[in-house]
Amino acid sequence: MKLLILNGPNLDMLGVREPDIYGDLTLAEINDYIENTFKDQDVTFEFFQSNHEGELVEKIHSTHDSDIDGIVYNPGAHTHYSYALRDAVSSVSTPVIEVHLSDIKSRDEFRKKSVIAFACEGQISGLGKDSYVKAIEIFLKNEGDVLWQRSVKTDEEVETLKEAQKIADKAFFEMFGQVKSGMTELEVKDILEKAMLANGAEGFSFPTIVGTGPNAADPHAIAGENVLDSGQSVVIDFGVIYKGMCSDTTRTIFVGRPHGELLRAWLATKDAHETVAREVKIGMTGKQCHDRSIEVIDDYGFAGCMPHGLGHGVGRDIHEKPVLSPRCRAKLVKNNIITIEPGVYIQGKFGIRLEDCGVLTENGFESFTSITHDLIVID
Ligand SMILES: O=C1C[C@@](O)(C(=O)O)C[C@@H](O)[C@@H]1O
Repeated sequence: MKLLILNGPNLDMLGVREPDIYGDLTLAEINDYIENTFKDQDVTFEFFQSNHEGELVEKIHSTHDSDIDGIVYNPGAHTHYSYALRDAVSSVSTPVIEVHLSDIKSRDEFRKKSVIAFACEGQISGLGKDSYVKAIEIFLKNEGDVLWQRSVKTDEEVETLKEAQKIADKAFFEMFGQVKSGMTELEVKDILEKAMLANGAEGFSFPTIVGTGPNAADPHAIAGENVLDSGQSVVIDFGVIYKGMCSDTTRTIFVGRPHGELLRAWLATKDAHETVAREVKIGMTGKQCHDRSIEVIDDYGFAGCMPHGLGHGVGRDIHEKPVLSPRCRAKLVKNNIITIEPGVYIQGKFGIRLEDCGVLTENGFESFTSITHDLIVID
């Protein structure tokens, strides 16, 4: 295992800097202590310190798809305000444990909050140089498996998400009864969002996506004045927030029965979805799940037509770990809540996506939604 020991601003001043709080060892001495403590174990270290936010962002990015298995990160004062570093941590699949020499919870008011903790697997604070040691031990004990505490949901969270999904399902059925060819994407979005709120949503997990025709070829399509027209697919990606948890669903509806390439793309998407939903199990990596969906889509002749990852974790945040993408080497565990959302997108023509959100149990993937996987066609 290879770990990056990453230190942020002013930690190069350890030894000199407020020794009553941070101790009298220099950073080089702490790094030696780490090396010595683990010299007989199967772990190597890279050490990096910077006083510059951008350099730290880039260092974190560089661990993505690299030989680094984890980061032990003391962000220094960035802990309390740097959303850029929090986003950097969220951007990579590398698991990160945040550490602090001092106990930040018992110090100044502004130090009590970490904006970075949210994106990390855990936080260890107040053990001096042993905060680093403890974090490394956690990595070693888990042997590279998912440490992602937040990605493992409690049974209560699973139940809440099922309730959230019921609201989303009801809203979809209500919307479906009203959608017709000739409406604009914005009109469809409006009907769906009103139905979500009427059924108990506290808000939306993300801006609802409604994309028709060529606009649907953008996985993040923004609803506009495009009109639903015969022969088109309409991608509708939506989610409710309920008791603080986010649901996430996508259905593609068709204006008139699809034919030719559009029908083939639909069959490829459905097959990719159902293959992974059937085969995914505890212990598979996010990459394996993603690759399996790509295999199926390629077999239908749509190689290169899915520009995004297969799915992601969902919970209090709409994008949580684990990420079902080529960069996720971590293994899935029981009570991960994940989305499976393959799609086929042909630029200038159409897009298709089929997404369910569900929980990973000992018996495999249990989808939360009751919305059909069959063709949904409107006139
Ligand atoms: O620079 C640091 C060091 C620190 O991260 C620690 O290790 O205790 C705590 C931070 O509040 C402070 O800004």
